[in-house]
Amino acid sequence: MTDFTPGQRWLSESETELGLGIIKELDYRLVTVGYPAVEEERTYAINNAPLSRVIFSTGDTIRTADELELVVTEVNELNGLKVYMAHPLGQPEDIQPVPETHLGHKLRLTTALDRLLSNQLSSNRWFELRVDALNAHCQQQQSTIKGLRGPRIDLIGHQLYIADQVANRFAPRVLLADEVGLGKTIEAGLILHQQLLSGRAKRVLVVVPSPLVHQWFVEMVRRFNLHFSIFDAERLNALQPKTSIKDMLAQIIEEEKAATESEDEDNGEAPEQTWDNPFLSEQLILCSTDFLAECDIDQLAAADWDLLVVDEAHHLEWAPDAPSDDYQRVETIARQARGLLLLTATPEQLGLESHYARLRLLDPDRYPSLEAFREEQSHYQDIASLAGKLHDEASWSADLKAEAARLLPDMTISEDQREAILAELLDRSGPGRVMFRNTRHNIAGFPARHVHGIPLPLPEEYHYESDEEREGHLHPETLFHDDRWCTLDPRVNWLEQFFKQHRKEKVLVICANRHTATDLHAHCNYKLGMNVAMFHEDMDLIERDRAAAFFADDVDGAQALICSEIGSEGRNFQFAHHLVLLDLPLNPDLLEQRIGRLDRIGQTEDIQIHVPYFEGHAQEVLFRWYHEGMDAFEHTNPAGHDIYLRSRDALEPLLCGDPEYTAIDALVSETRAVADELHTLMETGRDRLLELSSFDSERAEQLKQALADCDEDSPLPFMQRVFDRYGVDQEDHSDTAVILKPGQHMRDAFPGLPEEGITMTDSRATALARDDMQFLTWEHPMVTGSLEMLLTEHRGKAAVSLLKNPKINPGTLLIEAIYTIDAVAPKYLQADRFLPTTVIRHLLDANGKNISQAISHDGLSQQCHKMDKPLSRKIVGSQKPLLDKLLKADEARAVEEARGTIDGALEKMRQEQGHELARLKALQAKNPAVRDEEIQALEAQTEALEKVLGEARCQLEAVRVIVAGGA
Ligand SMILES: Nc1ncnc2c1ncn2[C@@H]1O[C@H](COP(=O)(O)OP(=O)(O)OP(=O)(O)O)[C@@H](O)[C@H]1O
Repeated sequence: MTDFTPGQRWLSESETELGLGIIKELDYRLVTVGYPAVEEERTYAINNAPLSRVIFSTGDTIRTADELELVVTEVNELNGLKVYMAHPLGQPEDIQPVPETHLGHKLRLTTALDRLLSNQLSSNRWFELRVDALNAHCQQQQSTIKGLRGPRIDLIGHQLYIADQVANRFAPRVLLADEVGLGKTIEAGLILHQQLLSGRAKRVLVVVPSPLVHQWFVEMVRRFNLHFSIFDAERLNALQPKTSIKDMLAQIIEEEKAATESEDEDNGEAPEQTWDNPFLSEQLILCSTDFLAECDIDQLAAADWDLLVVDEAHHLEWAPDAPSDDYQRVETIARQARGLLLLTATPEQLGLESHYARLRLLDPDRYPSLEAFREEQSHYQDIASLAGKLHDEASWSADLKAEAARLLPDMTISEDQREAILAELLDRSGPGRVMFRNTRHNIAGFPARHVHGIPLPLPEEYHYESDEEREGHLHPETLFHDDRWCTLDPRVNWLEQFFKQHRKEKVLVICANRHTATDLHAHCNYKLGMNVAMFHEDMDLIERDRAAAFFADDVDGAQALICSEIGSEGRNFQFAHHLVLLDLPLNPDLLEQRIGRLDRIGQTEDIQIHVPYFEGHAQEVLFRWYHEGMDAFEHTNPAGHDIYLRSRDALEPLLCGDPEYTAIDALVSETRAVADELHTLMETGRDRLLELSSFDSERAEQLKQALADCDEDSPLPFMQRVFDRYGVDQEDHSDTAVILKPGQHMRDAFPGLPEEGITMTDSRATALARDDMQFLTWEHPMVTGSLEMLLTEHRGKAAVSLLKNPKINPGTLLIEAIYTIDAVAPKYLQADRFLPTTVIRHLLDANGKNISQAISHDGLSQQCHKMDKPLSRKIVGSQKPLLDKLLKADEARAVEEARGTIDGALEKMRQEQGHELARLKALQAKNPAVRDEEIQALEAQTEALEKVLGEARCQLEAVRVIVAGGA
């Protein structure tokens, strides 16, 4: 364990831009470091804090907080803190003590010139690698698709579009509501990846239903290289301070004493509460909704979250005077978290109230009351239908223009303004900014779904008294107390035959009840000797994941997985094409969830849905109601919940008694009429507006193209040179993959390289097909880590090399000087949007003339060769005054040149931020979905950018002295 002492100065290894940190607080697990240069604090777990101790040595130049530059002559220590004895340059008699707490906050690492003149030379290869790393870093910063390149995903337009729309928002608060299986988890992952990579977010909490914890964890690592820590009661307990009985008693006595004293004083002030927050120990935390019920929710909410993500958010039940406990817990965190992503495939189907409840979580100020929301909803219809017509109709009628002019009195209404008008309408509608919903209707390419109803006779044993409850009618097997029903139920016999006929195919079987699933599983496995797995709520998470993996295994795995309802949510079973619904749920959304296990992105074949049911029975009523009434099996049905509400009174009586066929026919045709009406209404209503704001095919195509182009620009050639330099062993795996292992001579750990080695591919197609390989992109942590490592160390800053070119006279001196312009700024400001690290290259002749236009860095590098160290040192030693003079004069020129770039960046920033601010303010006047905090954040950001860009510096990053030596 590292010894920290408050007041010591440390540098963040992964965020050197924070400047010199100072230890502020310590307990036995956590260390808090302040970074005064950027006014930030970080708390790290002591045993793996990414920090390096900064200690200066005799002869180093230090800079104090009041900007004095002093030369260190002696280093002492007092109570764990360094005290430097130092004097101003050229005044050795004026020695003064400088405790490390008084050091300046911006760290100036040793410059390339210092290294050159003090003969601390690297080889020519290190210099070239450093320059290439600088150029690569610069290119990454300038990328317009930052955060989208690294994830191991197929390039799917609607997902990229949503990520792109949300990426530049400050602390986004949105509802991701794509239909089941269209990739909401992937969209959330893309947004997280972008926000984390750009530094807009650092601390993320993801809350998902328990059965999905493992799947989310794996998906985040596998696709996004995001390593979440799973928090459960056990882990939390391990993190709590361990108090001995003696300490505990002492604490009780202390508290008792304090309480008595405060009663005596009764000054009305609450005693100050101090507690350790274990949720600060990790930056990325994943937990289940159940865990929220067990933990201290206020403590969790107070853990400074940049983003809260809640999956399957439709479970958060809410009514105006009776919000559920789950809802209130999420609300407590959502109020304090800066950003919020809610994921649900069924945003409105559960009714307007529940939709309102979710929007209210996103922005309580914007959605203060249900009544106001209902009122507002009615107006959206007008805007939505208008947007649809303006979008679809090539030429606009006078009536249409008049209608548009009424809603947009401040705009000129003509077809050549189509895009601007549509954009304005989308901006003004509430849902467009806070909600994204893509449906199979507006995204092509999904396989078809086919339903097969299998009518079966109702066995004698299932004839109950007519006053039996509905549950008993729909699931007659549940009235048995053991598994005898399996031998008499014709659905089971049918299933046995079905398994036999489809022996080579995977089959997912879903039923409502856990007992039905376990009986059926035991029957199939032990009595019929079939290879069948089981999945239900009484199995623990590991057992469930094991069962899902056993089902997924296509060599030795199970032919079928029999699930209770719990298997119908969130899981990925698209490798199967057959779905057997042993019974049907009464909730259309649940039916869609069940089908959604197979009808997902990645499904390669048509989906066959098999529904065995009893003739003339409640089960037939439900089957026909779903199939003939609302076509819910073969097509996604966005109006399902409303249809249910409107046909409930006719449906429910038929589920209890022995239904007459005439009554079933009447129910079916009534339901069809309601479904048609609701679909027409939805088609012309708000759905259209949402569709337009959720997907723009042109922009999506641009993003796909840009990413496909990036895939061509592989980091592998650069990385191979890095591997060589750092001693990483490489071995070809295949055309598109390499195997990497720590080499024998490697001194330090290499970023992202495990002891046992790793296989990496730079081909997206291979990465998608082979989970066991890492996808090597410029955003992979191994690449970003290598760039960071190369750029923070000294190697390659100064080199001497031999130029072999017969046309150049031996002895000719050239100096290649590489400068960078950089703004030291906290990452979240994204100062690099305006001033990305910019490289300036000068090539000087012996007179100091810049001849960089005459020969490129790459061209020159081809002719530059290794020069041995003693000769290099001799050359530098003999030319020191000249080199010093030429480089100092040149640095002044570079600083002057940089001024233009910095001024340009400032101008660009003012224009863009000013434009965005004006847009947001204008938008807020029309659309209250724009939050005040967004505007305030933008103003604060502009002010901070003004400061950091104004202080941007140009400095010599690498220098190569080149001496011609003939051919
Ligand atoms: N761009 C993509 N590339 C590769 N696979 C993808 C992509 N998008 C989605 N998938 C796969 O499709 C499946 C569905 O995606 P995801 O789980 O994100 O959907 P969802 O909308 O969250 O589903 P549900 O509504 O069931 O929760 C998953 O197996 C996911 O890995």
